[in-house]
Amino acid sequence: MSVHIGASPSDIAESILLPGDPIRAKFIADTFLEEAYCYNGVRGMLGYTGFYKGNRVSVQGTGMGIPSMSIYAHELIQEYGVKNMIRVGTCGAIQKGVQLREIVLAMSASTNSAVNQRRFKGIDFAPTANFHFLKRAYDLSQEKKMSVRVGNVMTTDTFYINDREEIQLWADYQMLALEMETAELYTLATRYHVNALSILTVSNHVLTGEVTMAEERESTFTEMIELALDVAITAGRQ
Ligand SMILES: O=P(O)(O)O[C@H]1O[C@H](CO)[C@@H](O)[C@H]1O
Ligand SMILES: O=c1cc[nH]c(=O)[nH]1
Repeated sequence: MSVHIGASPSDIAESILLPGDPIRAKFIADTFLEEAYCYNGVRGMLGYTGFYKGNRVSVQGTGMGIPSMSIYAHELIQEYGVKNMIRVGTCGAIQKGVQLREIVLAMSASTNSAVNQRRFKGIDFAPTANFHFLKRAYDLSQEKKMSVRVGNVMTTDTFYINDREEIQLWADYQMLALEMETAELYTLATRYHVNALSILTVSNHVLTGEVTMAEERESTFTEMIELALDVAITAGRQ
């Protein structure tokens, strides 16, 4: 067991889905995995392992924000040997053309967090997705005729941002959406030579104030999660 995950080393698969919300981890395990069992309940941050299309896969809640993602990503990689990490999250669109319920494949993640400024002693690191995962996710999304956007997202330290000019600046530089974990996931995956991708569902539009209701998000979540699971189980075959 690690400090925040109460599992034995063999409990967690090499490929893992990472929703922010632990209840989404339970939903994924209950809905998509066979023979799933819960390996973690520490702090209510649920984690499960089961089988998807005959392949062993885990799903672990990571909480909200960079510090929480950082803890879970560190422990999963360094203490449990996880190799393939796919975040399945929600995001708020900041481009007029990006619609509610669309799926965003995060090619890269900018951030207003000071974490990387400190880590890199003032140099601006560019956190990016694993190319093979991104390509596989994009190719599969096209086969499945899904509506996806591929591009840069903004990993913010705060959910509530009052400065509209700041959001407009990010939009001017073609960032697609706001979320709160991807920059850290990509940075740690790069540091420890593992693979990572964030797949995000647009849950709200920051510019127009439109929001999706929990029930209507379920069908898009299903598309996003099946895409993530299909990428996860082909991870070793790139
Ligand atoms: O839906 P999740 O995966 O939690 O992701 C988004 O939702 C949370 C904010 O509501 C933040 O964690 C943000 O990144
Ligand atoms: O971080 C997030 C996630 C969803 N929607 C937002 O506006 N921000």
